[in-house]
Amino acid sequence: MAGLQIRGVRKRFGDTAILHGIDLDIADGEFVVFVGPSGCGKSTLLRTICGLEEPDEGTVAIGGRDMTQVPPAQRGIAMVFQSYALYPHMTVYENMAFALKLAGTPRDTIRDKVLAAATSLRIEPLLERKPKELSGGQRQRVAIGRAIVRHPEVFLFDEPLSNLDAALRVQMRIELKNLHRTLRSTMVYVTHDQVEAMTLADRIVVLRGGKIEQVGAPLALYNRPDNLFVAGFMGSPAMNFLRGAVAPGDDAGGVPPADGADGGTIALAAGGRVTLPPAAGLPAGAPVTLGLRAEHVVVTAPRDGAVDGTAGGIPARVQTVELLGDFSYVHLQTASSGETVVARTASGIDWQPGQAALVTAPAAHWHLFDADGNARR
Ligand SMILES: Nc1ncnc2c1ncn2[C@@H]1O[C@H](COP(=O)(O)OP(=O)(O)OP(=O)(O)O)[C@@H](O)[C@H]1O
Repeated sequence: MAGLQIRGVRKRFGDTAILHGIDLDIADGEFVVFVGPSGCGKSTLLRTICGLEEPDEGTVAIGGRDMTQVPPAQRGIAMVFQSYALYPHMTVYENMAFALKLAGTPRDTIRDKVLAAATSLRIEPLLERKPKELSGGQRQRVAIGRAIVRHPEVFLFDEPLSNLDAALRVQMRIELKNLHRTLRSTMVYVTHDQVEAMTLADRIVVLRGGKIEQVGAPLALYNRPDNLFVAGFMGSPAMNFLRGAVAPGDDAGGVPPADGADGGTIALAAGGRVTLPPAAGLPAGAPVTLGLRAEHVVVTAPRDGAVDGTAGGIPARVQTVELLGDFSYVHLQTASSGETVVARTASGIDWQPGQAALVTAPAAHWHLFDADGNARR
């Protein structure tokens, strides 16, 4: 059993504080993915877990045992890097067998373990080849196989698929998911790829500037981000944001849905109003930001082609249309505030750059953030 408990981990490089006190529990067998902007400390945190970096403060426990001072090789973990880090002069078999050999494992046991891992990764035909004779995807399989044979309780992955082309990434992503299901080991994974994070993770940890912004199941983060940063970071394209203020009174009129909901009305800088369910608890005049995912934006043509009316939606103009096959992204600019809105539509062929449009969305899909950027629900 090997869950992870990270407590108060701080790390500086020179004068620069990189990790600002990380507290995180990862359950045994859980698949946790770290995401965040470049330089936010994802790899440093991963390297601290595996012991390649020593924290200035705080502790890392694995399987309930404090490992903060234990060398990497004795932590019961295996790390798979973006660069594969295979030994070029050894065959695939020798690369996979190396750690077991060092540990004095009997030759027959090594053979059984290497063959079992090679079978599960479908690389048995490659066992006698050298790394330079392999494709990127095959090398990455060998790197993963080398980790598997050690039967680690925890796998750490640092952007393992980022050197692969798009098709191979998809294939390896599915294989990693299957591997996790089979091995049931704890896995911690760093990536820049939103789709990898969403599809692989039991829970995603969003880091920013060496601090945890939010931890949660992928869809929980996507549907209920705690703040503007997480809302803007999770999802591609990024969530649309529109500035506004709480309107005095409850004189909703203008932007639908006003679907009977009795609640706070937000006057948008872009024109129009949005009536949200109650309980946001903000006073009249309070500045807010409204968030809306591209798939929830409804774009309609104004009846008279004008963009100055406030009834029926936020007046906007189409800027660009990206036709992506079965759907399109329509990029719009609001007429009065100049804010941008991206809409995902089933077919973008109806829209042309320069065309007037009205933007609306059902009340339930608007996200409300206060002036501090915190979600108000
Ligand atoms: N050994 C080191 N010495 C000095 N600074 C370092 C060292 N390792 C990392 N850093 C700095 O620490 C910060 C965090 O780096 P880290 O690699 O953890 O970020 P990251 O979130 O993984 O970034 P990326 O997504 O770009 O890989 C960066 O500013 C980086 O330059």
